[in-house]
Amino acid sequence: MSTTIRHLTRENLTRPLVQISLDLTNNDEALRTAAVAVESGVDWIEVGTPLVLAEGLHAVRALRKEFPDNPIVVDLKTMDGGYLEAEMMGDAGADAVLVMARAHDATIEAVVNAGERFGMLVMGDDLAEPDRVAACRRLEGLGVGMLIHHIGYDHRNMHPELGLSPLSELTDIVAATSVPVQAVGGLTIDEAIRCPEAGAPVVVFGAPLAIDGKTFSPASGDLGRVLTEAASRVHAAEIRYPASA
Ligand SMILES: O=C([C@H](O)CO)[C@H](O)[C@H](O)COP(=O)(O)O
Repeated sequence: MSTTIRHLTRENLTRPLVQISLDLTNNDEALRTAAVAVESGVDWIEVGTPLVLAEGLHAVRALRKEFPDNPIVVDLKTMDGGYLEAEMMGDAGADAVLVMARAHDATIEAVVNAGERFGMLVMGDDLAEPDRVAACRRLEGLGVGMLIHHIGYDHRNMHPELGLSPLSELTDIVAATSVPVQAVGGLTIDEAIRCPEAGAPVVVFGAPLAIDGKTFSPASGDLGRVLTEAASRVHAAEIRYPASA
């Protein structure tokens, strides 16, 4: 069984970690990508939303079986019926689940309860919130154990003129809260590596897996080399927290 991440805090998260987001649509590709990633030093495996939709609990169970020592995060983007969704993922072997800040307080509390019951970290996602700092404070107040500052795929792609990046408001959110924070949404590997020094120690490599303007997949053959270099750069990075707000 993987090391529990249920009680992660800024204090006990003493070195940066790498999470790979498997935003894929079938288990074969997910397992192949995860194998390369884990071999390259990636710490956490995320079952991305497309993978949850395509393969559901089978993806969680398959990854759990193949990678017993790596924490598995399931990006459910829960908006309602929170307890049952989280319970199903916990039963399948998930170590962390995601609930949206846009959900009702009752849903966030239900997921937090399920997290306690099934030993999972609950991550709260601020996607599409107009006031990200307030949303993250509220999520923390409702008991989530980690915050995700997330610029959505559609928002970024429909409005490239806005130059949206999760790095821009990151330090404000870190300063306003006390649980660990993660920055997600369109970051290249080069950008993601800068997260620990902005106070976000669990770095997400999303899709595309891009570095120096080039994207990689298991089929490209270079994925392992790129991830090994990127993971070692993250592991060597310094975590710096801004002064509290
Ligand atoms: O959560 C995600 C997004 O909403 C699509 O489901 C992605 O996993 C996350 O954004 C990471 O991928 P990138 O945005 O490509 O960095």
